[in-house]
Amino acid sequence: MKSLEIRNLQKTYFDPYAGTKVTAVQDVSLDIREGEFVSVVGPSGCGKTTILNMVAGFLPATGGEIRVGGRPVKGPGADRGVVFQSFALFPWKTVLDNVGFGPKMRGVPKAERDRIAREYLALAGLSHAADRYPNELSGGMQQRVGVVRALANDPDVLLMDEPFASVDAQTRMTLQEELTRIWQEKQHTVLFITHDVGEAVFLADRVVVLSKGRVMRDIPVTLPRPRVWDEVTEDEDFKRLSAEVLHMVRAA
Ligand SMILES: Nc1ncnc2c1ncn2[C@@H]1O[C@H](COP(=O)(O)OP(=O)(O)OP(=O)(O)O)[C@@H](O)[C@H]1O
Repeated sequence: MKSLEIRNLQKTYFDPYAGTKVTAVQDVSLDIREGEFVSVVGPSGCGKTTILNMVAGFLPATGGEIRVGGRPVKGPGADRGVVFQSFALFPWKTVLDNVGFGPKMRGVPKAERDRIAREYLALAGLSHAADRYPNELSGGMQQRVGVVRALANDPDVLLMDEPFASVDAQTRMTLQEELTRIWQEKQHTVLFITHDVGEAVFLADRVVVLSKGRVMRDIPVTLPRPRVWDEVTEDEDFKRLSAEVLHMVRAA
């Protein structure tokens, strides 16, 4: 796994409707250590998705620098895996082949990529769905397959933009628990974007609060791991931290 360094990142868009410039990211610096899980929260429009898209290499920065494992990001790359809220699984491919797609693109032979795909499906409790097609799965299962597909590429850095926002509350909790379990096993470096303060605190080693394109606070989360919701909801530190972060986001 590799570290992620973001230095004085800036992004200005041109708004063609208003005919003016919009500064989405003013000046963001953020270091994520190898194997660290960092959540980014902030009110709508504070620049979260813009930052993630620049780190993914989908969008050029107006200023500043992004480095993965010390190397400057110049565009998309296999060292970074991305999971969005809505993403398309290939409807004509089975779950196994969806998950094995990244390894296939890297030239991994069929038997080996099937082995990799089955290992990750097992980690997410999806072994039974390997031969099904996406339209035969529930929304929550499709979301899980999307996460597993990103993990199967074995990226150094995992970038997640509200990946669980569109599933029901119970499924979301299960997915959050699964993600922390898989992350503990694989130790990816993770940048996770969310609106949901409880989710941010539950998952992360640090929660970064953004306000108007700047880092407002960077808060360590020292809750013990593994984390499961039944225990975490009762935890006084979790309640205190969540309340504190919520207060900051509302004031941001
Ligand atoms: N392609 C674009 N062209 C012009 N302005 C944009 C573009 N994309 C985003 N913006 C503006 O940049 C700012 C930051 O947007 P961004 O999507 O990064 O915020 P966000 O924190 O992810 O918001 P949300 O939580 O609502 O998804 C907003 O003011 C938005 O309107």
